[in-house]
Amino acid sequence: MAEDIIEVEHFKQTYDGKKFVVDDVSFHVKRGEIYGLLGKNGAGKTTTIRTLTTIMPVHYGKVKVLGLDVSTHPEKIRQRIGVVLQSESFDFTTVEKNLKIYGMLWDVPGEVLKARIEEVMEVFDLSRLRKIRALELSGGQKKRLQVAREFLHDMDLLFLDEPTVGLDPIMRRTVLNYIKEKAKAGLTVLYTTQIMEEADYLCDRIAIMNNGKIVAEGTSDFLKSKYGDLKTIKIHISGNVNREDLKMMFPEFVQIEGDEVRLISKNVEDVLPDMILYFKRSGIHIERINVEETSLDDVFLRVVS
Ligand SMILES: Nc1ncnc2c1ncn2[C@@H]1O[C@H](COP(=O)(O)OP(=O)(O)OP(=O)(O)O)[C@@H](O)[C@H]1O
Repeated sequence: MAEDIIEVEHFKQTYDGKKFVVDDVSFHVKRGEIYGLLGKNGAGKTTTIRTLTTIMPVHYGKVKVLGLDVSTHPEKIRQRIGVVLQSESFDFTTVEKNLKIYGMLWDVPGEVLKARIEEVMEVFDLSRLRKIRALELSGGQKKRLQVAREFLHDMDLLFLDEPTVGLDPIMRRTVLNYIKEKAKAGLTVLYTTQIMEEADYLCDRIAIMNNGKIVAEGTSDFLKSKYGDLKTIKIHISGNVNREDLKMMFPEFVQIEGDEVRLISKNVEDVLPDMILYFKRSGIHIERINVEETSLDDVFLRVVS
């Protein structure tokens, strides 16, 4: 059986010593796995990553990375991991020099570094930007450089905190495929994203966090089948709807987005007629109704709402 690269047991984290923003979280990640950490803003994903990457100390629970305790072996861990956080920092020099400096900081030998710089420039479409100063790049281009440079050095485990923010769909797919390729070769990846299709496409297993806790965990298929008897009802309406009313009358109600009211239910046949009646009585016109199979997006909405 593959070894555990990340072991987290009953881990809690706090910034102020009072409120636990990560609250009794346990999960394990095996070598070569791509593990997705999903959750709303403020769910505790980055705090978990900060701790696993030894930026924040552990006071509660067990946190081991690469078989090493993060409290006692932070240096050893840092030598074997790559980290792409949401914020970036670059030198004042060109794209190419930035990559060179980053590789040198990691002691990547000259010839190897040269070859890897060419590879990542090709993959991340940076070749034509090589002479541009990094600070003058667009947001998406900066992100590409930030992710690309992390692949210059050897590592066993890579942390990617929303690495595709600002990337166009083609580049996003390229980056995901590159990560998949590296994982096939043995790299373990801990990945956060707000884009459910991305997690669905990339991650071997997914944990959904809410208010500092893991509220669902498993493969995408497992999560979908767990909630598979559920259907998503999307009702497009014209007219003003009272959110609080809907919430009270229909526990299946999930959200209103623009003119779309979304519900998730096991009993579409029961809920739908009641809903139609409710809109009729409220003088709200129904434009159209769609009933769909559950997607990871729906699972997410269901478990965090
Ligand atoms: N430096 C900090 N000081 C105090 N509180 C913080 C700090 N950083 C985060 N928090 C709080 O901890 C909680 C978890 O934040 P965290 O950044 O881990 O969430 P997240 O899941 O990564 O969110 P996002 O998707 O927005 O990145 C939030 O309530 C946040 O306000």
